[in-house]
Amino acid sequence: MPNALVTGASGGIGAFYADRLAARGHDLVLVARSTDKLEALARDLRARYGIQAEMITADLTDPAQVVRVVDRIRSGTPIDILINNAGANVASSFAKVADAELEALIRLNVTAPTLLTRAAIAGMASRGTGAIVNIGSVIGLATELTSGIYGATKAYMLTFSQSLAHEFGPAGVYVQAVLPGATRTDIWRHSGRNIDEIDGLMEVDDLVDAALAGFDRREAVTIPPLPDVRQWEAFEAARLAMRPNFANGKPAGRYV
Ligand SMILES: NC(=O)C1=CN([C@@H]2O[C@H](COP(=O)(O)OP(=O)(O)OC[C@H]3O[C@@H](n4cnc5c(N)ncnc54)[C@H](OP(=O)(O)O)[C@@H]3O)[C@@H](O)[C@H]2O)C=CC1
Ligand SMILES: N[C@@H](C=O)C(=O)O
Repeated sequence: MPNALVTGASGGIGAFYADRLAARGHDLVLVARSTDKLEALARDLRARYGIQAEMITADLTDPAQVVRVVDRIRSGTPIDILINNAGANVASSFAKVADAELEALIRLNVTAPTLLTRAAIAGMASRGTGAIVNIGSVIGLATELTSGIYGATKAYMLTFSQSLAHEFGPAGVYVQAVLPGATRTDIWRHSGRNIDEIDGLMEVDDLVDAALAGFDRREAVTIPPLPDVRQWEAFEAARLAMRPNFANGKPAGRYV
């Protein structure tokens, strides 16, 4: 059974991914900062599902600690499924947030998943099988709904996934971008929001089960709260229809 590595496994969406993957019989590598929570989860999953669960305590905003996870991916039992889930938002507005906090957000939401993917995907491509799951957000498509760079980091998870799918799909690597809407986890408290004021909250088990339904269908992009998939398909079709028109040596008539 393939091994899976889940970042941000100590709570929220990542902990449910760990549970569901363990239920499917996958051995796991669980990554987050909270050793106590990872230990409790690993103990519980081993007992309930009879799987192997390793833990790596790592702060993914710290380049040296990301390297430890990269080293595990490159040198231990091969990782066949990588779930890039760890992520956060910031509490202050773009104008007020400290530079260091913005940089940490980019390291967690963008740089770490990029480096972990690079470490995992070469092996997957050489084995001709494997899966990368990148947790974005509907905010990546609706960046007006929040302040600052969170939406931009989540848009990256979508475009990064599309680019990887194009490059590594032919080598047998499946890449899925998952775009949750508002989901009942601690991310809201951590980013200074009152969860009781959020409309249309999805329960985290529903979110992960829907994301895994999309995974089983090998969807490139899974948007659990979107009722009519034709809206996403029309959006993608409009993007692809523009593509042939980008290769012009002269500016468009409206600029001359
Ligand atoms: N909940 C929502 O409404 C939505 C969430 N998302 C995305 O889903 C993903 C999971 O978020 P969610 O479960 O909601 O959030 P939670 O805050 O509930 O969980 C975040 C997880 O990431 C880990 N994490 C946070 N910071 C770091 C760090 N610096 N280094 C390593 N691990 C870290 C946390 O563990 P620890 O503290 O132990 O390190 C925890 O396991 C994120 O990428 C988020 O952007 C997308 C759309 C909606
Ligand atoms: N987690 C939310 C924002 O902070 C979202 O992505 O909807």
